[in-house]
Amino acid sequence: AQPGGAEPVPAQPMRDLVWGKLNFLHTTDTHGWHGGHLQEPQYSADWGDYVSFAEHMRKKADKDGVDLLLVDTGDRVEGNGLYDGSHPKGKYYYDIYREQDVDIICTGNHELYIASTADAEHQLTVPNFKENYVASNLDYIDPKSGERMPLAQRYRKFQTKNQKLDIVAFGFLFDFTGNANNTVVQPVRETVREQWFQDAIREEADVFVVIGHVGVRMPEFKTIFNAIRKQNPLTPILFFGGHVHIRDAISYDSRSFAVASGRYFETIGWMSVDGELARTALSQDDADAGFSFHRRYIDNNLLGLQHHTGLDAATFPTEHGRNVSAFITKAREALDLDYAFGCAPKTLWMSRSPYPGDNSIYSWLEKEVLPDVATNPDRNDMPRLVIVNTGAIRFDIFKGAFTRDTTYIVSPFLSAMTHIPDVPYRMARKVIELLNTAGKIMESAPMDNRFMATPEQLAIHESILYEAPVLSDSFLDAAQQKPLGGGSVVDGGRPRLTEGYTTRDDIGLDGDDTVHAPVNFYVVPNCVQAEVEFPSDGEPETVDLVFLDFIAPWVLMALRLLGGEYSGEDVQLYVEGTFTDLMAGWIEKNWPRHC
Ligand SMILES: Nc1ccn([C@@H]2O[C@H](COP(=O)(O)O)[C@@H](O)[C@H]2O)c(=O)n1
Repeated sequence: AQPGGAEPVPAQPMRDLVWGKLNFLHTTDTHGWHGGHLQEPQYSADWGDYVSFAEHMRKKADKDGVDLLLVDTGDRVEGNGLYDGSHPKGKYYYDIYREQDVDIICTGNHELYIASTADAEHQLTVPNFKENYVASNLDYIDPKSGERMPLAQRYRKFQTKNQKLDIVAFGFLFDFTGNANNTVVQPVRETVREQWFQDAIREEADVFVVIGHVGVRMPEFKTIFNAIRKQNPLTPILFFGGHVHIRDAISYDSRSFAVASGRYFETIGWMSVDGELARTALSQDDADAGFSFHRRYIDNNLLGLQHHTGLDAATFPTEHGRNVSAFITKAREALDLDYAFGCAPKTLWMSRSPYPGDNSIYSWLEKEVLPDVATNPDRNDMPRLVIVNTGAIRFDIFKGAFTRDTTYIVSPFLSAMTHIPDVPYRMARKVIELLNTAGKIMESAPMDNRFMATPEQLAIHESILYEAPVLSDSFLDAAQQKPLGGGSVVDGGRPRLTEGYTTRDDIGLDGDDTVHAPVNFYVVPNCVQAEVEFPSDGEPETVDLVFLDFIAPWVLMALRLLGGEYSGEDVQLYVEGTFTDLMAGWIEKNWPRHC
């Protein structure tokens, strides 16, 4: 864990890991949080702690004659000062990340939004994980020669260390279309028809492993599953997904299992499979070959990691892990990530508190920030509607210091505020409604309105509310739980639970390694809007329609549906600088400097 970070959480009821013959640790959507969550004790372990953890877990696997593989399913960048806070971005991150021995790794959409990020992936992460990086449906275009080539090998065939199991592994990205023009993402339904893929699924394999920056309930995984299963009726197929930022698990059939392991390095996913894995021992008669699958969502809590290894503060850190933690500390210092722009007077939530509401980060934006930062000296007396997509905000703001790090945590994107001047108000006022309707305003999938909201909102469609989100016996009843740290902290004879994930997936309620008190999740709209400089009575004839450049395609489409013939050429810059910088500037000006 990092100096200055929250102390890890003791005395939580824990569910142990169930080991099998083949075991996996999974990270996804870490978004640069490799220094851990400094303000949240239950997620404050860092990448160095994960290095130590994996070393101990590999040793245990070796001792027991089973196998352990590490996988990572992309979106490692954008969303934390450790990546975004340097020039060029990722100055330290690439060297920190490579210290973990990841066995199978693929790309997320965030590695591809900006051409220079994709270049860095090609020049740094792919060679760092040469034999392990898999890019089944992703090509890179060389900037000098213009040559188009697979970003990495299309698939990986290898044998596990201890049992010599033959693994055939793929690495996919969902059908993403927002990539910069130096990469090409092939739709998954086309990839599975490629000859190389058809040959790969005919390779001799004991287990197929499909890792992907794909939600486990997205159609892309189903397409891959169907293609492999058609050719291999008996072979276990294991899926590791991501992108939608939630903990989730689903079984596609009795020999396949899929796990998604959350977001922001809050979670280290665990999957194990037991049963007769050697293909030579399988026959059509074995209904399920005795396969059993387990999953756990391990909180990235240092004491929890120690618990799972049976070690303590003195014996847990390995030399390698310690060095990685120290390197992160140096990088954070060099980037001055703890520099405070101001002190947040209260916590502002994305989805834990209702919108609109006093504790909603979006209401704060609408009421306080947008009217102040969406200003253009040439048009300041013009009434304007200022629209921001809720996905532009990536994390809650906690009461206390708002630092350089927090800036990138809350809003890592380089989006700018643009506008279309003098839009008839009768048309402009209806845009927000169209952007927020659940359906699509265009038929094709890339224009799905919900892509303007956060990935979590994409996956969860209804608010999940608990009557008294404090203690619940149903969470305490789960099998195998044992208090961590001796369970000395009790409340009425029961452990006092910290708030956190209480995951319900297709397998049940016992996925989380730590028993938490549940937290509410409120659905929020795709976009929010501030009305600025409106006349005190009556309606304006025309307004400036101001919005983040990221949502320009949706805004233009909405206007078109309302009868307004606008195109990209009508969209002009409204304010210099990124939305992130404007927000940080507002905080510097309006919140007290020190807490
Ligand atoms: N310039 C951008 C880029 C992305 N977004 C939001 O992020 C969502 C994608 O997030 P993942 O972590 O799942 O890849 C996207 O749907 C947008 O909501 C943005 O606002 N601005």
